Formats: sequence, C-alpha cells, structure tokens
Amino acid sequence: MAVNTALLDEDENIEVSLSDSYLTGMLWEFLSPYKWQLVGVMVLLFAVSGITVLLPYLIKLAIDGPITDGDMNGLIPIGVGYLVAVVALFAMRFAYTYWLQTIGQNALLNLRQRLYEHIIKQDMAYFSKTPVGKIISRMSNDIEALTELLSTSIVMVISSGVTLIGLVIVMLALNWRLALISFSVMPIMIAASAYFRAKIRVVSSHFHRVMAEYQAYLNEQFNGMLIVQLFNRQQQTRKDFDKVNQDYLNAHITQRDIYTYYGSLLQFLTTVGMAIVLYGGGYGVLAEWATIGMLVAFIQYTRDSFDPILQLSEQFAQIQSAFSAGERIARMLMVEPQVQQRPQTKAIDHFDQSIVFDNVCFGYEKGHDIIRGINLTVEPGQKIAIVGATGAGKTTLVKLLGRYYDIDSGRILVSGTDIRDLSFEDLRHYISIVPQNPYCFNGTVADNLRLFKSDITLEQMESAAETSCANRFIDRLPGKYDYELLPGGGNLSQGERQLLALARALIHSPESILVLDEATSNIDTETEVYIQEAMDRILEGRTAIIIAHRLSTVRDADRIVVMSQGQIVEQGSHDELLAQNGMYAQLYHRQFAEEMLA
Ligand SMILES: Nc1ncnc2c1ncn2[C@@H]1O[C@H](COP(=O)(O)OP(=O)(O)OP(=O)(O)O)[C@@H](O)[C@H]1O
Repeated sequence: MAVNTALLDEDENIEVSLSDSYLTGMLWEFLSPYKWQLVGVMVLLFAVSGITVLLPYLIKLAIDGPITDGDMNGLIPIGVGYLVAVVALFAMRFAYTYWLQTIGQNALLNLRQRLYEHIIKQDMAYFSKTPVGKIISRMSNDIEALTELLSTSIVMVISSGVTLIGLVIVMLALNWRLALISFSVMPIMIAASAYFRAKIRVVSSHFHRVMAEYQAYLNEQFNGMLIVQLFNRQQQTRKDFDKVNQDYLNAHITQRDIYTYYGSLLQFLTTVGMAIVLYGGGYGVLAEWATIGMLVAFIQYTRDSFDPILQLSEQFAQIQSAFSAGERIARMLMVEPQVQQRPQTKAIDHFDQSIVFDNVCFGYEKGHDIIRGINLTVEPGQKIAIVGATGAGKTTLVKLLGRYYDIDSGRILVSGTDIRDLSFEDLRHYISIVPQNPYCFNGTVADNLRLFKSDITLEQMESAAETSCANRFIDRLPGKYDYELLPGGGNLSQGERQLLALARALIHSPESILVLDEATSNIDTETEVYIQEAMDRILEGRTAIIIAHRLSTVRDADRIVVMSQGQIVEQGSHDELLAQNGMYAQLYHRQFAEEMLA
C-alpha cells in the first residue's frame, strides 16, 4: 500500500520563489508590535555578552593582583564583583529568555489567528484539493518550527555572535600572542562546522519528510480503519506500518549519528585547543610575556569562545528548517479564494424566492464541463425535483446556486439579482442548503442545532425539530437536546444526521429558499412517510429544490427536472414524464421493480 505523500506536496500553485528577506518581512509583520520589547531584549543581550567577557578578566585580576600579593582584603571587592556579575548574568539571561518567549508566543498567536482566518475564507475548490492533514501540519508542525526560531534561535545567534566578537576583541587586546594560540583550532572547528552543517541540513530535511510520511500513513489508516477491518487488511497494514516505522527509526538513527560525530569532533577539538593554550600559555608565563592570571583567564576565554561557534552552527540548521516552514506558511497565506465577494454588493429589495439558471456552464477543471448550458426557471413557491443518474451533475448545480464554486458562463439569478452581486451573508440567508452528508460538530444535539448562536431558544429548536420530524429521534436520546454527539456525529445514523441538518436549516434561515440534496435518501420508509408530511409543512409557500434518488419522494413536486451528463434532458410533472416514456419513466420503472423485489 502506497504511503500518502499528499502532505508533502507544495501544490499551492504559487510559482514565485520566496526570498529570505520576504520571509523575514512576513515574520517582522507579526513581531513589529513588540519592537520596544525587542529593543529591551537586545540591550540585555549586549549586557550578557559584556558580563561573559568580563568574568575571566576578574579571575585574571584576582590571580595577578591580590592572590599573588597575598592581599586578602584586595580579594574581597573582586570576589564580590564576580558574585554580583554572575547573579546579574543569571537574572538577565532569565529576563531576556522569558521576554523573548512571551514576544515569540504572542507573535505566533497572531500568525495562527491570521492563518486560521485566511483558511476559513477559502472556497470549496480549495478544501476539495487540499488535504486536511496538510492544513493541520501547517498550523501545528510549521508554526512549531517558527516558535523555535523566534524564541530560541534568534537569541542564540545574536548573543553568540556578539559574545564571540567581544571575546576576540578582548583577547587580542589583553594578549595578542595568547589570543592567536587560542584561535589556532578555530579554523578547523569552523571548517568542521560548515561540513557538518551541510550534512545536518540534508539529514534533517530527510527526517522531516519521513516524519510527515509516518503521520500521513497513520492518518490514512486510522481514517480508513473500517475498510481495513472489513476487508481483513490488518496483517497487510501491519507489514506496511513496519516499513514506515523502520524508515522512521533509520532516519532517527542517521540524524543521531551525524550529531554524535559532530559533537565528538567538537569535544576533541575543544580539548586539543585547551591543551595548546595550556602549553603555549605555560611557555608564555616562563618566557614572561604572560602572567598566570592571564593564562587562567585565557583558558576560560578559549572555552567561552568555542561555545558560540557550537551554538551558531547548531542554530543555522534550526533557522534553515524554520525558514522552509515559514515559506510553506507564506505560500498558504498567498492563496486567494477564487470565489470572492464583490466590493460593491447589491441588496434584494423584495425577496420573492424565484431562481433562474440562465445558460449556466461549469467545470471543476478547465475544458471538462460538468454543467453544460443549464436553463431553468423556478417560480416563487415552486417545488422542483431534480433527478438523474449518479454523476449527472445534480449536486454540482446546487453547489453553484450556493456559490461554493463560481460558474464559468451564464448567470444565476435569485429574486432577479445575480448571486455574484449579493454579499455572502445575504446569499446564505436567502438560500439554505441541506447537504448530502451533513457534518456534526463535537458537542450536544443543541450545540449542533444552535451552531454556536447562543440566543436560539429551546422552544425554537423544539419547533424546528417537530416540523422536520427530527424530534422523533431526539426525544428518544438520553438527555435529548443535551445528548453528546461523537466526533462527526458518529453516534447518529446518516438519516438522523440529515434530519438534524434539516432542523438546523429551519432554525437559521426560516424564510429562505430550501435546497435539499438527497436529504431523504437515507431515511427508512416509515420515517419517509412522516417526512413527506413534514415536507408539506416546511415547504408551504417556499421555493424548494429537492435532489432525490427515490423517485417516490418527488412525485408531488410541481416539476421534475431530469438531468443527464450536465444537461436537462426532460422536465414536467410525474404523470407527464411517465407518459413521455423517456429517461424518467425508465428510472421510475427500474426503481419500482427493485422496490417490489426488495
Ligand atoms: N470537487 C470535484 N472536483 C472534480 N470533479 C468533481 C468534483 N465533485 C464532483 N465532481 C465530478 O462532477 C460530476 C458530477 O458530480 P455530482 O456530484 O454533481 O453528481 P450527482 O448528479 O449529484 O451524483 P450523485 O447522484 O451520485 O450524487 C461527477 O462526474 C464527479 O466526478
């Protein structure tokens, strides 16, 4: 079984390559509200670097001064000074880490907010093409990589850079001979870091790819667990999982090996560096161009100067991965919905519930039309049933009416106004769609009816549930409206979910045009009778479009429209269509025969 790599694809169709300065600009947009705090952090960083450089010098002062002279009183101010400097160092490190973490987290909070707002305004074309796992990965893994950058890497790079520069200057100023001896292993260390940095980047991007494959595999298998179990594929998926699991381990081991070699080499070079300083410095003391205090201070300086090099090389790998995460986020933020609300919208003065499809053409992909020149007028208050073979384009037509997608040519008018001239809010207010597979959110039945609108009363819910017949199952649930639904409404049947969605539509848009997409296809025959009664009540005086597979449910419609391959091939009343003996008659007789056999 192939691993789903959809999560890994950069398929946002954004062709531009994003420069580091663009990404820095994007991050700055979120950091800039905290610029004065950042200035404070910088001041602290400089102070910390200064104290780091000062400490070994205080040791030198103590050894070459009071200790050599046996002056205990002279040692006290230096000792106290050292203590104060160390305490200040800890306090400042704590302060800037805390401060920066807070700034970073607030900036990322705003970024997550922006990303979320951006995603929820996307159209259905976006959601049908973009795997949910990918969106979640952007909002979690990629944001996490940026957290590392904003809260740790930036501080490390700046403080390491400043400290290193400060140390080099002070060391050269104090004793250039000892300084040059201390720097002797640095070129090897820098070369080794450059070599391993390149290796680490490759290994870590491989690791991230394997990790995403692992997550994608789990996501796919758990989502499809019903099929896995129904078809006894557990053994096969276990084998596939073994492979994915092994790849994950291997990627981990490769990454660990590289870090271990690199770490060991640096340890070795540090020790060699110390030995060189000890030998060269000892020689300097004997030759009297260095003091013992100076030697001790230089041992400390040498150790201190290796740290920033290690930090810098480590952080560059982090920064690299944060920037590629930032690029993925930036690309996602650049995707604009194809279905947009016009800047100037029109309001409908008198909403008469009429609908006109005027020569409408549409295809999900260019050059492959699904809806081909549909002309259909629905008079105010009419009930139109749309029927046709599977894949005929019935649901697509309804999606166009709700502007899930924009038509390629033609017009759709609601109450005489082109739906593209309406605001989204008005359009959703005028047209209520009960989809094929209504989704239920985590929460109670009441939450799902209210849809987070707390001012909807229990009486309103009960009345809508009664009209739509949803009360027949709600009243049987333990706790009724307080019954907790499982994720996606897993503890309701599909028919019950459709009834709930119908009640929801009645509550939220009581005077809208009602579009039922096979809303009764999963309801048992007994319930269907109730639903028919309920429908008569619900649809009284309303314009409605009903897509149905069960032809028995649409017999009473004012007009039945038969679709085939994106076109209307027949229309008329039930009796007229039967008399025509065309496609509808065929469908009807076939279904009638099937029902007789069942
Ligand atoms: N998001 C999409 N992207 C590309 N093609 C799509 C998409 N949704 C549907 N289609 C295609 O459009 C055609 C019409 O689909 P539609 O869902 O409108 O049919 P339908 O008549 O409602 O079928 P059914 O009765 O089975 O629900 C089908 O061939 C389908 O494969």
